[in-house]
Amino acid sequence: MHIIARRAAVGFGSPVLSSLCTSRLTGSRRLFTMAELSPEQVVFNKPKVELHVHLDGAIRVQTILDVAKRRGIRLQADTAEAMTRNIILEEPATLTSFLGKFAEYMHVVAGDREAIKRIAYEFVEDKAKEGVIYVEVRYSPHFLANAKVDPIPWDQEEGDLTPDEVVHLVNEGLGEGERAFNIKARSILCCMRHMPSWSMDIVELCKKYRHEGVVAIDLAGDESLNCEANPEHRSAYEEAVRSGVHRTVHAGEVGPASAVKEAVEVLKAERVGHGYRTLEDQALYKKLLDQNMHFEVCPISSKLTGACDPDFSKHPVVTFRKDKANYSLNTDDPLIFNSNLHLDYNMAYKYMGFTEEEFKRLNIRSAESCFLPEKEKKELLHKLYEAYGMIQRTAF
Ligand SMILES: O=c1[nH]cnc2c1ncn2[C@H]1C[C@H](O)[C@@H](CO)O1
Repeated sequence: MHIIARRAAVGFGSPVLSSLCTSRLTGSRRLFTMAELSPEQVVFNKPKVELHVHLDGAIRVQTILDVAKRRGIRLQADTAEAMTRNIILEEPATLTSFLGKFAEYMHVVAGDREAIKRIAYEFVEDKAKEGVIYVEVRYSPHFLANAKVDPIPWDQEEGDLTPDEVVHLVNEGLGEGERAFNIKARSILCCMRHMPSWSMDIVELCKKYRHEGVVAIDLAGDESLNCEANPEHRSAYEEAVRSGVHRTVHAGEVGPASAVKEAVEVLKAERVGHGYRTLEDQALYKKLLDQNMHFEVCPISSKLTGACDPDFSKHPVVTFRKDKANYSLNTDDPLIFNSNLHLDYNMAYKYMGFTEEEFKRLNIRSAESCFLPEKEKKELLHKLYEAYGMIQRTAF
């Protein structure tokens, strides 16, 4: 049996089926940890590329519980189900309230070397189970550190784990995961909108670790509070351009189209994280279509953060698809949305009329837009063409 098919069969043969994805969409209160789908609900069981997923939004609930126990950290919830209930968003909320969810658990893993390496390793395993063959995972090294970070996040005591060492540990965990699960994983380091003083560190870490798996810089955080890039973010992105570090920016998720314009024109973003509100400025949208700009679309995320209309048939990706735009489908923060990549594809299939052909096309666009060096990108594309039964260089 093909390896991807075999993994899916193992991962989705569970008697606990259909889970929260169904409950969230139908209104039922049934709750399971980490949504799983039955084989019939897996609508694109072929190799996939994922470009927008946060490591700290993709931790296993059980890992949080295990680490808390080992470290003697008391949690309000001590079972996976109770912890899941505390962490996940079940109904559409706001980006600000969604971001508040990280405080439920980040103090458990931050500052802990073993935990950080473990979450990176397990992340790769989870992606392999979803049929992802190439993933770019992002995180803020400062949010996982407890030394050389000001302020020290999550009310931690000062320790000796620096952002620099966090990157090293994540690289190790991802590397071990790659070897164990036979997929490719690279990382993107996030500047945070509300912490401009961290941004120069980020670009320097991108440069330092560019040959150990770090492929790009990102700007994440609450665009609804602050959608114009601070001069320190701008300096970091200027340095990224100067030193050849790839760039993506969260923009137009809840912020206006002008934030997307700034991301592309000032910060020189090569891809846009979300970018839904680009559609509010048709001239900008047309320009970005002409430039073949890549939009990192996260369907379930955009519903639960309140970024988009909860009616998926009105989702901006429906327009992106009609216009043959360059975009990917991504999970964003599967822990908090209690989702997985199959579920995002399922929503696109079920509520937006996506077809197998479109899933293939968007994955090829994703591979073309990834931040791998050209040679590795070609190899990735070749794998997809083969898996999709396509002759190489087929034009879409
Ligand atoms: O969807 C998002 N929009 C903006 N910021 C986000 C989103 N998901 C996660 N983040 C933030 C919270 C994480 O701690 C941080 C780094 O991964 O990025």
